Amino acid sequence: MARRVGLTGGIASGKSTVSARLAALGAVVIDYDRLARDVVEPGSPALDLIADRFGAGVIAADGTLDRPGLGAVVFADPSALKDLEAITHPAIRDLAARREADAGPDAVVVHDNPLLVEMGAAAACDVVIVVDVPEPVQVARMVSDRGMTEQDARARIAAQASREERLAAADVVIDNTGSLEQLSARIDEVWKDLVAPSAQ
Ligand SMILES: CC(C)(COP(=O)(O)OP(=O)(O)OC[C@H]1O[C@@H](n2cnc3c(N)ncnc32)[C@H](O)[C@@H]1O)[C@@H](O)C(=O)NCCC(=O)NCCS
Ligand SMILES: Nc1ncnc2c1ncn2[C@@H]1O[C@H](COP(=O)(O)OP(=O)(O)OP(=O)(O)O)[C@@H](O)[C@H]1O
Repeated sequence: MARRVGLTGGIASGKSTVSARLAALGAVVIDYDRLARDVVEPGSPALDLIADRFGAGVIAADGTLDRPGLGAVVFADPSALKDLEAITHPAIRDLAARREADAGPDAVVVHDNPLLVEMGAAAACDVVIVVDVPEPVQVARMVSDRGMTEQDARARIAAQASREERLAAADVVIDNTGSLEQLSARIDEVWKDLVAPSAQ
């Protein structure tokens, strides 16, 4: 059976940077933010349910989801976010299971999921990797690299598990407060252990 690796971390902690390097090293990466986009493509049942729950105003003129518009609603209102998750998460889970099955028995499959802990998926992983940075670093990267306001950045952080909750689920912690070069070297080290687990 494929080795199932959960990769998580708070928003802007560096998960995508880590998963891109793991993919280059040979992992099959399942990107949950990508799946969350795939399940709301025009014509999907999830998009219809979102329009029913949040109104036609969250559908753009070209029929796609108005992501910034819906984000502004759900990250300001925990019950709205719960409703959105109740629509999208079952479809995301199904798609992830299919992608994992497609990967084949010898693959190292990395579930790159910002909500691994929140979705209760950590226990089903062989290894859980947490990319860890303190909150001020998350905020600084969201503001400087993505042009978010500090308020929006903090709202997203507040919608996620705490740093402590994530660290409690970790088998491996990747500290990403250093340089990109240091991060890359640390990922190479983690990868060696993933492909030779008996050496851990
Ligand atoms: C609200 C939406 C439309 C906003 O879209 P937007 O393009 O602005 O953000 P994007 O999807 O690229 O997510 C960026 C980051 O926001 C954070 N985030 C996204 N969804 C959630 C959530 N439900 N709870 C907490 N944080 C979240 C994650 O850190 C993610 O990496 C979108 O995030 C969404 O549909 N979320 C619900 C689906 C979901 O839970 N996705 C997360 C992976 S399972
Ligand atoms: N060690 C680092 N030093 C400086 N910048 C970094 C470092 N690691 C990542 N970054 C930058 O921080 C930003 C967030 O990284 P990345 O997109 O990998 O995070 P993420 O956890 O995948 O975010 P999200 O939760 O939104 O998907 C990116 O612009 C990335 O280039």
